[in-house]
Amino acid sequence: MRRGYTAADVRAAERPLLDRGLGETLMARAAYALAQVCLRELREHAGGAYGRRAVVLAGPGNNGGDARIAAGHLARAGVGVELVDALALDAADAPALGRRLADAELVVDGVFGTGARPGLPAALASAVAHWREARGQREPGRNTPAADVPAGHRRGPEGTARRRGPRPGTQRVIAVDIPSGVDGTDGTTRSDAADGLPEYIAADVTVTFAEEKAGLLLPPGRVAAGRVEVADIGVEIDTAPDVLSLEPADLAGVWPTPAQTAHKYSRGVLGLLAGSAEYPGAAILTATAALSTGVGMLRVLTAEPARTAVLQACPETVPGEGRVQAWALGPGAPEPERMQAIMHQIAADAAGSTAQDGSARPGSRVPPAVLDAAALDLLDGPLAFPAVLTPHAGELSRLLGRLGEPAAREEIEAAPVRYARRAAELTAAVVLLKGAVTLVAVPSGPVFAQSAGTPWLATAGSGDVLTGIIGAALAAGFLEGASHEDLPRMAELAAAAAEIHGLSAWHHHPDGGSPRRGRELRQGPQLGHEAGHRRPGPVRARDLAWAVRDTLSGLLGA
Ligand SMILES: NC(=O)C1=CN([C@@H]2O[C@H](COP(=O)(O)OP(=O)(O)OC[C@H]3O[C@@H](n4cnc5c(N)ncnc54)[C@H](O)[C@@H]3O)[C@@H](O)[C@H]2O)[C@@H](O)CC1
Repeated sequence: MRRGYTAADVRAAERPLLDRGLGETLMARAAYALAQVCLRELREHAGGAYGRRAVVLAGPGNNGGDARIAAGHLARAGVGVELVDALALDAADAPALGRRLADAELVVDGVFGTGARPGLPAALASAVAHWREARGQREPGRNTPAADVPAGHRRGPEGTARRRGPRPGTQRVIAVDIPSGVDGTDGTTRSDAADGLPEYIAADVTVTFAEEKAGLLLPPGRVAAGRVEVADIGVEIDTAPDVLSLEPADLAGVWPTPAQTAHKYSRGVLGLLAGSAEYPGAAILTATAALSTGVGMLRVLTAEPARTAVLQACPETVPGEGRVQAWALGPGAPEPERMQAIMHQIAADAAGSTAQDGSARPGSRVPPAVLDAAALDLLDGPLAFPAVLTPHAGELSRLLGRLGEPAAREEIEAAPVRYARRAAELTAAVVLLKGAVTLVAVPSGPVFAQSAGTPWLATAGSGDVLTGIIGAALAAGFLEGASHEDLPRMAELAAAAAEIHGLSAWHHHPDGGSPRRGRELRQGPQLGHEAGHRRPGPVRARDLAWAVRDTLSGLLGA
């Protein structure tokens, strides 16, 4: 499990040590750890440290202090170090610095740390644009989508052909504590200039101190940070983390598995209302995913003709009503009246479990629900029963509008964690906001941030699969029903489902190859700007729904 702390909590933990006059000691420890990682990266990627070139970008605060001291360690190890005062940079210096950055085997980003506002000053951003462009020409496809480079900064290939630089793929960018331009607490960034210049410096490795900062787990900071290494500098944080990320190795400990004596009813029955005459496929995908996840029984309440389509694709399903331990409602535009009726019934049952004085009566619980797509459009206030909502940014925008706090899709994409949390408060539900990094928020408590996915997952039907996985997990995880007190556990299961969904895209083998198992699967994919060449190919939602079974088997050690 990765745990991310707010910048304020990290500062509060450092405060007693600073009051004891240990500030310089902490910085010396941070700088030493940083230098060790830099030297190791040079050895591994540039064949050694002696005689290699490093550009150290240092800012005005303590983050710059770490970088300056580390620069001394590097120089003593024989690295040719250029120390750049990053905020003294003039716009006219940007092209030349961009070239020197591209020519270095190592770039250390010590401009801003946790004390900074997000975004980069314009002159520095311009130098980063020149650097990205030169590096992109040398290593096509790496780091720099061409669109990231503003037109005024494009140059012909002749210039780079004359320059000496590191061999393609050998340059390493190491961020100090957090990539500059990224907010340490919420992972957001901000463009200081309106001309499309880079907003942050993307790293291969981030060396962070004491504990991970929440912004390293949240988008876009999570992608900007590359691999994160935590250096122990003797600071203990005893507050609760603000952000959690389940890793593949955590999933076996989180996922509900059947008891030795279980039978199909005691394994969890999921009630599914999904699909319509227009969208029968959504019901098939959700059903397939729930079955691949290992649900004890799947009851399908969908009307004809989608019902027959599901039964033909998934002969294990049981048509019609009956007792269930969880509900999955909404994919593929099923009848709104039927969804409303089910939700009213769950709400009435949940209200029945509350005593006259408003206190909850122990022991009377209701089946939790996952509400997706069309079911989300029926919500306009706090839910009276425990539920997981699974919007993407557009659906969340519509939902927030109905809840009286409108936010445009773009606003949500720029600050996703803020809006996911707010929606969870307003709906009294778990809100799983889909994206490259999927966020799972509860009305109060830490947010989960999961990123096992790949851009190939952004395909029609992929969300239906996720709903099926979550529904099956809720059914197996809440055999005795759930109440609002269970929202944190429901969030944990939803986060685990998102991770399994993402891993299934990386590990599916539609052509019949053997699925990955054990350690290889539990290690999970690497995320970062260098991961591009390791992405899996196109993902088809149907294959994904099937692949969940192999992913889970591998993770659970079957
Ligand atoms: N406090 C401690 O005990 C330790 C802190 N350490 C380092 O200190 C960092 C935090 O240091 P600071 O609090 O000095 O903050 P930073 O070094 O992150 O940045 C603050 C400085 O940058 C300027 N600034 C902020 N945003 C800007 C922007 N967008 N454009 C232009 N200027 C901007 C501020 O005016 C200030 O001078 C950590 O990230 C870590 O690297 C480490 O040395 C370990 C010990």
